[in-house]
Amino acid sequence: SKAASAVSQDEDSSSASSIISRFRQYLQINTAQPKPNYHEAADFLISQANSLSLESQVLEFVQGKPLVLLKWPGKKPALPSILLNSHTDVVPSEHHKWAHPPFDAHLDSATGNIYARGSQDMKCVGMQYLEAIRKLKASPSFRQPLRTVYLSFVPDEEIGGHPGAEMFAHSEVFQKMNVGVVLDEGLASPDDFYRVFYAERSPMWLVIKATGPPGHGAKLYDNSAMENLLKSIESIRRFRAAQFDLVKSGSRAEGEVISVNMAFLKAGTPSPTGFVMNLQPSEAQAGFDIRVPPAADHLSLEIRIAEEWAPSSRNMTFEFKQKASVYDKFGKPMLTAHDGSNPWWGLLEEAIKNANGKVGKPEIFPASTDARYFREQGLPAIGFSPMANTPILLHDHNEFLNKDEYLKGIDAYESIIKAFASFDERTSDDESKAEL
Ligand SMILES: CSCC[C@H](NC=O)C(=O)O
Ligand SMILES: [Zn+2]
Ligand SMILES: [Zn+2]
Repeated sequence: SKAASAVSQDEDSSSASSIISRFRQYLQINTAQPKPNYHEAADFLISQANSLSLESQVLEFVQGKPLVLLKWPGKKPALPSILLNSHTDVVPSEHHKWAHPPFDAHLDSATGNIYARGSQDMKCVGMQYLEAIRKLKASPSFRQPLRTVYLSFVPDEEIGGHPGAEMFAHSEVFQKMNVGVVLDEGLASPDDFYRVFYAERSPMWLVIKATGPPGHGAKLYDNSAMENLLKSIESIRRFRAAQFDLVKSGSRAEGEVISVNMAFLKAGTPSPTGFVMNLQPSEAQAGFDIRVPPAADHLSLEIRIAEEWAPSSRNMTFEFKQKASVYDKFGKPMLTAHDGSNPWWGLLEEAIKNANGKVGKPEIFPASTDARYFREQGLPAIGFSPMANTPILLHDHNEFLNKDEYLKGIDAYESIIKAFASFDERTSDDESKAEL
């Protein structure tokens, strides 16, 4: 009969093998920077949304960079909503260095590992949100949330998030959504404990330039561009080593020190056979990726840059290619409370435990995510990607996620979304918002 075939179709779409095949389908869409196939990803996501009867909308703040916004309306739409965010782009890969092509989403039958760019960062999370909703919709004890649940699939996180999460967080659409809490990405952990993040370091991409008189390669003289740049590099390396020592000795976590890594070095006078060897160049530059924890003294770092790393007294200049804000729009450091003052934090930990997961102690994310654009709006944002017993392979060769770990992650989100969407109290944040 018709009814029987509908039921068997339902069973089919909720089976582990169809869950895994949907994940692999999403992974097979090549959304690698710098030319992500965003429209194919958007079409796929909208077809998923349709199969779940979620409302969908495509926002295009910048042409060619679609943001897919899905909505599961709550029974009490006046309560602040839940936002489940994920990015659709992935970083490029060196295909020939992978054991399996990065967009095959190869499933190793012996281990259950699924190899693909984006398997950890972060197509897993985007699909897990959807699968968790599929389960909740099928569960007789739940069916409809109290609070409205939104899902955003945003472009360009890997290149700074400006046409994606940043413009979204500043948009009128976003304001009308009345978001109360945001979930975004975290990191895998090699042990049993899921990692949870309440803040992140802020990125600072610094280019320093030195100039000096050119001269014969045989002449020793002061103030050449190379000498001036090298003095800076020596001083930057001393600073780096001191910060790294704090991590090596175990006195600070990775996210609690300032990291500085050289991204490029550019100097010399090119010649058809390489570089001119007996000419000291008149210009030299170097670029650094710097990450600054929220509690660090940003002002003294900037003074150090101006006075020690690129002093004009040594013919040096500097420029920031990227410098994120450190404070939210209310002038507060961008830290999501992870104590009793933030009910979402307790709900999250409890929900993960209810799904048989273990939660590590709250951490500062060492790199950057789109969560900063939501924290900038004064919203609590929690970084969480449910991947325990998994090596950290984001941006690495042979990125993979095990299929059973992926399925466990869906259970974690089912529990979290249920808890968040059922939470029937206004938080103190909501109240202060209502007063404004
Ligand atoms: C300055 S925005 C860069 C964002 C990027 N995010 C993930 O790797 C990062 O390098 O942390
Ligand atoms: Zn990511
Ligand atoms: Zn990334």
